Amino acid sequence: MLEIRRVSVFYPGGDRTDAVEALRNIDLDIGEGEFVVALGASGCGKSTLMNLIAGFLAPSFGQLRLDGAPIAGPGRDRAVVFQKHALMPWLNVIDNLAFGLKLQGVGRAERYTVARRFLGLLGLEDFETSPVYMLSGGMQQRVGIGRALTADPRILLMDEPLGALDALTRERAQELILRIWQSQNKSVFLITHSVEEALFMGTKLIVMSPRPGRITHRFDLPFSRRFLAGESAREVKASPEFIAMRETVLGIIFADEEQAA
Ligand SMILES: Nc1ncnc2c1ncn2[C@@H]1O[C@H](COP(=O)(O)OP(=O)(O)OP(=O)(O)O)[C@@H](O)[C@H]1O
Repeated sequence: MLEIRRVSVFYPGGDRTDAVEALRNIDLDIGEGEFVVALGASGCGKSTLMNLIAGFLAPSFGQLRLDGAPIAGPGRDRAVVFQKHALMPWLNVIDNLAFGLKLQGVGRAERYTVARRFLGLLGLEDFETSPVYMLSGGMQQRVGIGRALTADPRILLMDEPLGALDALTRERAQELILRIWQSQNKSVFLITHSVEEALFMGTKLIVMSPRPGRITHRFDLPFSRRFLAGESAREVKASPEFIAMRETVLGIIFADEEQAA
């Protein structure tokens, strides 16, 4: 579905600095219904890669194609969720969920019908008319994810969406995102700094290294499917396979950070 071929990105340097090679020779496929997670030391180009997929940025070299067509800019087929959700604090939950549809010119009745479908999925059915500034951070982030989904994108792009949440809320939100992913059959590209989150959520993991940003390791992951098949999140995360994989990936990332230090 999404094909990234030999993509490099250079950011122009200042008067006294050379251009920054933010990404070098990236090849990546994101298939239908796949959950791809990017992990790596700070500055390895994760956000640059996401901005390319979103169409906010054009590659210096190489190509990105979605269903065979070159990505030429942002589009409704790709929705982005940031850590700092861009909600309208004065609007209530249902109006925030329906906001993107309003911008697209969808009529009031239809946008509320679509938005209500997501309330239950997000566990927000009792908060339809609550202003979002009154909700907890975790609930606000759920509204942000719901708003991205109402536009029915092919790919959901998430840059550290759970980074600001406390540990328990974050675990609950991981589970919720996996359930949404399963029920909506979306493709997902997620950036995180948490190795545990990456392993738990992805079907495919890419580990990136800085200077220049590149993909150094790729893993296929079974853990989210085990969770969705009925194992508890704790059972999955405490299993020997999970712990072994966590140590492998941590080893790779620590080696990168030591090299950088
Ligand atoms: N607009 C820009 N102009 C110049 N250099 C940039 C720009 N944006 C990013 N960079 C540089 O490109 C490299 C990759 O940055 P990017 O933000 O994509 O990495 P990241 O992996 O997302 O980092 P982090 O985990 O800290 O968010 C870094 O060296 C960064 O300093």
